Amino acid sequence: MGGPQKIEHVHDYLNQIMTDRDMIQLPFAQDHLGPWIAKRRTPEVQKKYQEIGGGSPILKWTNTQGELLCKRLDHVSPNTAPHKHYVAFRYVPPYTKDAFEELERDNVARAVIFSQYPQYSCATSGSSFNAIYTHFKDRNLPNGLRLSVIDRWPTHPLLVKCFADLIRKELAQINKEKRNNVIILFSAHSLPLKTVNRGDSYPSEVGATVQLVMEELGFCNPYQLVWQSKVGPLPWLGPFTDEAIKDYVKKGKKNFVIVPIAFVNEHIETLHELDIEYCKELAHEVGVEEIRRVPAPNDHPLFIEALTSIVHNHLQNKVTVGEKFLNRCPHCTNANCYHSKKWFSEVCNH
Ligand SMILES: C=CC1=C(C)c2cc3[nH]c(cc4nc(cc5[nH]c(cc1n2)c(C)c5CCC(=O)O)C(CCC(=O)O)=C4C)c(C)c3C=C
Ligand SMILES: [Fe+2]
Ligand SMILES: [Fe+2]
Repeated sequence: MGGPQKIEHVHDYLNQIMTDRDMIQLPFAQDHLGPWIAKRRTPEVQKKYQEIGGGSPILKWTNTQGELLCKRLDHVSPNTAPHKHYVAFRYVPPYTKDAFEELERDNVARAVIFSQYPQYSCATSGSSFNAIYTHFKDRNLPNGLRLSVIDRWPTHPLLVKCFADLIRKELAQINKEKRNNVIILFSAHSLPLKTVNRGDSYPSEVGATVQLVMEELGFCNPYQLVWQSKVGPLPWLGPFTDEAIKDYVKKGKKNFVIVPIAFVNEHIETLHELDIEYCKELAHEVGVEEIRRVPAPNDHPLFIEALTSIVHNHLQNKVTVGEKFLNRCPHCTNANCYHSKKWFSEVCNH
């Protein structure tokens, strides 16, 4: 997805999101309505990026993660070394097409398209796969380039262990007397109900991660999966993170650990929405006793091991689609899905 590095990039960024039909389907005139919404939303969102230091750290984090992953891959998979990462963002540079052009200039022989959303949604990973499809639609795959896709990894054991470790460390900071009563709120980016009702697999994949993390923790605390970052007036999947905090406090439960379960690094949704809007402002307003936000996986060693093991296994199993990449749908098994239709009809020839 990516995020704007500077305040002046916010408008372009929002404009691209609002006109992406994989991300959002406006009821009419998307080409006009989308830019109009983006323009109206810009000042409010610019202010938020200003408050987290003037831009999104997502590129910095993604590069750090890519470098650490390649270093570990060089070690565990010397026969495919050297490894190099390319960042392919959807709405800010380096764009998907920039990444593939650089890959081509580097004469790469083997590339793995590795979605950094652990849980698959047609709005996020699906949109990026469609951008790749669009890039290759009118051109041949570069000679000798073999491509394959890792589209989701919501239940990977090392991802689960990483989140469990981060939660344990946060719980350990809380006074022993109240530790067992702390509510663990797993907070994931929400989706429009329209997308959910189409059968998007994201909600159940997020639920799968939550379930395994709690199992790893021995169900040590009460917990709930809640949803954040709703955009616009239409209905989105709830319960919402802020509403849940308010409701718990009303019932006398005033201590929380918040886990950003669908994000792999820090950006506006963790640094602003969770840290500033909920953990600081809302918590103060409604009388929360203690609220701690678990860091995103970032450069946690278990997270880097998760990435390494996923790519290493993928390469070893030889899960390649080679030159046939454009002849199969790599991502979507949902027949009712908006862009599975696009893949099936235009790409897959199923
Ligand atoms: C788990 C990942 C994400 C899902 C699912 C998702 C769905 C989704 N998002 C929007 C609209 C916006 N998202 C914005 C920011 C943003 N979204 C994600 C991840 C998911 N989005 C991230 C990581 C970020 C932050 C990027 C950064 O700062 O680096 C924004 C911009 C900010 C804002 O205006 O609040 C919009 C807009 C929709 C419509 C949607 C589902 C269809
Ligand atoms: Fe899809
Ligand atoms: Fe989003």
